[in-house]
Amino acid sequence: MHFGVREMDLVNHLNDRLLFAVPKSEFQDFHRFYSVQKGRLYQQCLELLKGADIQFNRSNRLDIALCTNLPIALVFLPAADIPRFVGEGRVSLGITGQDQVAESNIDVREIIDLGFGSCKLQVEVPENGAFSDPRQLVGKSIVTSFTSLTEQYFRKLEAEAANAEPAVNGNEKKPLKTVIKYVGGSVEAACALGIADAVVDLVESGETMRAAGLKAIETVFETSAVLIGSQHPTHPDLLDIIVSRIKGVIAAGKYVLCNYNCPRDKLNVVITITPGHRAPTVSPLEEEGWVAVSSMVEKKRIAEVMDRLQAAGAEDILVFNISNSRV
Ligand SMILES: Nc1ncnc2c1ncn2[C@@H]1O[C@H](COP(=O)(O)OP(=O)(O)OP(=O)(O)O)[C@@H](O)[C@H]1O
Ligand SMILES: O=P(O)(O)OC[C@H]1O[C@H](OP(=O)(O)OP(=O)(O)O)[C@H](O)[C@@H]1O
Repeated sequence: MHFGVREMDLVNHLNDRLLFAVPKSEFQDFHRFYSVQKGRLYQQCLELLKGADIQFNRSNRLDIALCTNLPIALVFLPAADIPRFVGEGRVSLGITGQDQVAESNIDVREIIDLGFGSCKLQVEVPENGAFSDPRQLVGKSIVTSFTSLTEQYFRKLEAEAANAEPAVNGNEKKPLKTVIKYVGGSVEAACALGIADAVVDLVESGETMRAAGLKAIETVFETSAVLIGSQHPTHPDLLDIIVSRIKGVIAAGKYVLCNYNCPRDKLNVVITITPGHRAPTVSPLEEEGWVAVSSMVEKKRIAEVMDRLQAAGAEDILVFNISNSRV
C-alpha cells in the first residue's frame, strides 16, 4: 500500500496527535497463487500495542491508523525508513531494529530494548570455499543490504591489515580496499551468482544461509527490536505515558509470579532463591509454622528456581503469568 488521497486527507488531521511509526507488513506476490508475508516485527508490534492499550482501527491496506482511545496516530512504514522519520522529528516514536538504527547513522534516542526480533548481522562465505577468516576478505567483494555497518567493519580490518604490513624501503604499502555492494534482498544468492566473495546478511535460524551453501565466520552486529524516540518529540507528556506503558508490558513478559508455601524455619533459605523485585511478600498460613511466599522471578530462570525451591523444602509451588506491570 502507498500513501494515497485518503492518507493525505488523514495527514491533514494529524496535527494534534503524536505520530508513532510501526514497521509495516506486506504480502509479496511471487505468483498468482503464492505470496509471502514480509515484515518480521509487525506481529509482535501489534501485540505490544495491544498490551499497552493503544487501540486503533486500521482500514484495509491504509498506512495510517488513528488511535481510538489516545491522541496518537500510527504510521506503518518500512523498518529501514523508521529511523529517518523519527530523526526528522515529526514522528515522535517508532519501533524498528537496532541494526536499522545503527545503519542509518541518524540521531534518535534508543528508549527500550523490546527483546523480540533478535538476530545477528554476520559475514557469510561459501561453505567449502577458500575463506574462513574475515581478514582474508580484505580487498575482496562483499554484497549486503547494510552497506554502512559493513563499510565500518571492513575499514577497520583494512586499517589493521595495513598496520600489520611492514613498510618496504620506507614506503608504506597502499591499504587494500574492500568493495562493498548494495542489494535490497536475496543477499544470500550473491556468492552463487558470482557477484561477491562473501555476503553480510541477517541470520536468525540460519536456514537461509545454509540453504544457500554459506557459513557464518563473524558477527558484525547483534540486534533486536527497539523503541526509538525523536530528540524533540511533539507531545512529550504523552510520550512519557506510552513509554511507561510499553516498559510495563516488556517487564511483565520477562517475569512470572511464583507462589509457594514453606515451613517458617526454611524461610531464610528460600528467600535467597526468590528475592523478588524489591522483596518477597511473606504471609502466615493458618497452619502453625508455615508461611506463603509470593515473588517475581525472571521467566527464563523459573524451572531452575522451582527445582531449588523444592530441594529447599518449599511445597505447592505455583507459577502465574503477569499480564501487565509497572515496576
Ligand atoms: N530473520 C530475520 N531476517 C531479517 N530481519 C530480521 C529477522 N529477524 C528479525 N529481524 C529484524 O527485522 C528487521 C526487518 O524488519 P521487517 O521485516 O519489518 O522489514 P522489511 O522492510 O520487511 O525487511 P525485508 O524487506 O528485508 O524483509 C531487521 O532489520 C531486523 O532488525
Ligand atoms: O536465518 P533465517 O531465519 O533464515 O533468516 C534470515 C534471512 O531472512 C532475511 O531475509 P528475508 O526473508 O527477509 O528476505 P529478503 O532476502 O528478501 O530480505 C535475511 O536477509 C536472511 O536472508
